[in-house]
Amino acid sequence: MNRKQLVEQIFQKKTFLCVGLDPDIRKMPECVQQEEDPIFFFNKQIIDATAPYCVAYKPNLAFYECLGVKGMTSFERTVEYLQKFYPDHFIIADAKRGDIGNTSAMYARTFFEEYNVDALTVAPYMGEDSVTPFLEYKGKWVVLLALTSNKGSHDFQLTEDKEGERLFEKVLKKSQQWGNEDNMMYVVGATQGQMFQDIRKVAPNHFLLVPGVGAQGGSLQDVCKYGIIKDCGLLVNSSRGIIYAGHDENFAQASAEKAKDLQQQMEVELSKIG
Ligand SMILES: O=c1ccn([C@@H]2O[C@H](COP(=O)(O)O)[C@@H](O)[C@H]2O)c(=O)[nH]1
Repeated sequence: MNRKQLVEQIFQKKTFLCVGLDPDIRKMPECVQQEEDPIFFFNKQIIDATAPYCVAYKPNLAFYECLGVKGMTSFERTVEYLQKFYPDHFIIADAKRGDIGNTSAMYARTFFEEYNVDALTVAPYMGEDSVTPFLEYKGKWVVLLALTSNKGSHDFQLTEDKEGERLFEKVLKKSQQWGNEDNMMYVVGATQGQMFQDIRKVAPNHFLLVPGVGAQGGSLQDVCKYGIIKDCGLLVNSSRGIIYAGHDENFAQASAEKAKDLQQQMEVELSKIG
């Protein structure tokens, strides 16, 4: 999916919500745990219930890989289900890959050829040759970690060099020599609040994938105040806050209500940019 198509979806559906598909069997209602493929069953109900309120889904690979082949089968079935029944929804594989070029090329093949998702999260730490193999796929997106939502983001990302430039700013600047606004997004945590102002100074037009609303306590309004741009430029993710909203057989309905609540707040924010 290209930028124009993504932006069209956002303004048509009045939402820039990304639902995180981070299924943990231990947190699912009992009725789901008895299913043959509980993860796929759970995801399918969540997707059917939340699809009207979001434009993207972000399965995080950790929640599938931890179950070995069975988990990866659930991941594959989830992606295929989305592609078949919700082809207008953007799919981000949150796998945070990146290695020497030769190996990154294989990761790119996995996610962009085998699974054919729209976007993949990539860690910038190993530099240019670890990122560019992902950028060779037309119509696909690299979502580069810039300023993450966790406390540990302070350990490296916020450290300054002698000129006062912070590491996340260096990542934003340097990576713009490799990719562009049509094939590269950045991860910026919703918990970073006012920092979105600084991000926008260096990346004024790039889309940002923003996790951290919901369970991590980030504010959607702050993200929008400092981060929204004329074509929105934001995909705001919530995982646990949506998918574990309910605890019984009506869990999907509870998720839909949470997603709808975020959608309505996003509609207000979108109306401000006309
Ligand atoms: O900086 C980051 C980068 C990635 N994530 C991922 O997003 C979701 C957030 O889940 P919640 O349940 O809504 O907190 C999860 O998959 C993280 O691994 C992030 O949170 N922060």
